[in-house]
Amino acid sequence: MSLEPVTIALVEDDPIMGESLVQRLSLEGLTVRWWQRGREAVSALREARVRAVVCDIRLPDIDGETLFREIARRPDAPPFLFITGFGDIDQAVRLMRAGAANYVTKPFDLEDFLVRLAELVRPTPGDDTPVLGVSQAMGEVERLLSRLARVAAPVLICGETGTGKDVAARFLHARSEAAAKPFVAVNCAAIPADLMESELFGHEKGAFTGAIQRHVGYAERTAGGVLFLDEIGELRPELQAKLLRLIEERSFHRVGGERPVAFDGRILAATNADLPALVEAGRFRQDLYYRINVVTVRMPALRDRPDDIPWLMNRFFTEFAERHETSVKGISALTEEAARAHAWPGNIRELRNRMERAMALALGAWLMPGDLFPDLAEYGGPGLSGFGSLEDARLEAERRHIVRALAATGGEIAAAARLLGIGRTTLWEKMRRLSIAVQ
Ligand SMILES: Nc1ncnc2c1ncn2[C@@H]1O[C@H](COP(=O)(O)OP(=O)(O)OP(=O)(O)O)[C@@H](O)[C@H]1O
Repeated sequence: MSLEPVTIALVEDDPIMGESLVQRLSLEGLTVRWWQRGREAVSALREARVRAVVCDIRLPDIDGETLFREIARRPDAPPFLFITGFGDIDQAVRLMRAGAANYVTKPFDLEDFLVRLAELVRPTPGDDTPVLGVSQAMGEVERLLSRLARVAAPVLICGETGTGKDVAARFLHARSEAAAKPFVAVNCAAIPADLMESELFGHEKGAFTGAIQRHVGYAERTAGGVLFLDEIGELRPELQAKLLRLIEERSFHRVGGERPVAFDGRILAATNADLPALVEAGRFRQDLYYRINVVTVRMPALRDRPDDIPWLMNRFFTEFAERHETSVKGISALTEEAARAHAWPGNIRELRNRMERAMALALGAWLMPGDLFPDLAEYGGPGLSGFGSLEDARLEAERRHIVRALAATGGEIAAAARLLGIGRTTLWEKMRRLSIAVQ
């Protein structure tokens, strides 16, 4: 759960429900303004600035729909999350069409409600600001990145390939005071070694054959923004020394340049390599490692945060439905289940690619497991060759449940064991057998 300290409005006439929601939302760090009558809420909301409105559809005076239509006329109207009764679903659907953000049906699961609300209250300083995920693990990463956005220390973002390190760096930049300044991304693995120095630091006219005019490098183009060094483990030793100097002296030399040029910017670096091992092997300078690694942000692998999988699938579904002509109306529950069970070695990049291919090629109205995993026999349609045994299914379900319990308790083994109703030793043993990493 990743709720920022913001104010939300609650319009709920039932005192018990209202009080328990206020209590729980306050525990999540939100400030809640609560009204029991619709009219009072309408007049207060003309003045009050709230990030979202949680509103019961049935109220004693005006109903939630009237309230919504009053407020929604405002250009900066907050999003609405409706609480509906079972019989009000038609009305809720009508409201969604009219622009309400979401609804939950009573009785609802509080955690699910909080996830939906978190989606609405996340700060969105710009349309292109990525929001990283709805799992507890990503909520923590987002909170850490938002805090780091306010300080100037170098940050090292670690994680397997495709976990969203680049997206995380852009998120931090977008949340920082330098958001309007450049975000200059340099992939240290993609630029040929002999060009890297002049790409990074620029060169003077005549510095080498072919240098017909001065070239301004990435460091100089950063101009008060962020210099993002992706795959930093790939940087050649002599450039590691020059980067260290840039960080320590806040200046650098263009290739062939006599005078130092001041560096104005913040360094963010990312790696999927084991940098301490590279340091140990003498391939990465220890002093540079300490300089760039003032704070480390670890991007969890997608398989360790299964709650993000359906959420990301929906995002990609919307993105590709807009881009490609498709007859697909939605994602089937079976597909979601298969996606949760997949190990995602390529993480979010793999999920995105699979969704794009599936959306382009699917023939039916619903995205089926075989559309998402045409290459994997076990999801390949009606064939039985890859049909897993009941024991495999049980182990997989057990694995997912344990991973979820660990995510819910922030990796606390004892608390997760309590949640699961087993002893700590049993949990350890199961984690070892099911290859679940300690978080
Ligand atoms: N939270 C997210 N929401 C939507 N798309 C995302 C998210 N995180 C990552 N992606 C997408 O997944 C792909 C991989 O992300 P990204 O390039 O940030 O990963 P990375 O960890 O930097 O990968 P690499 O180690 O290969 O450099 C990109 O297409 C990116 O847009």
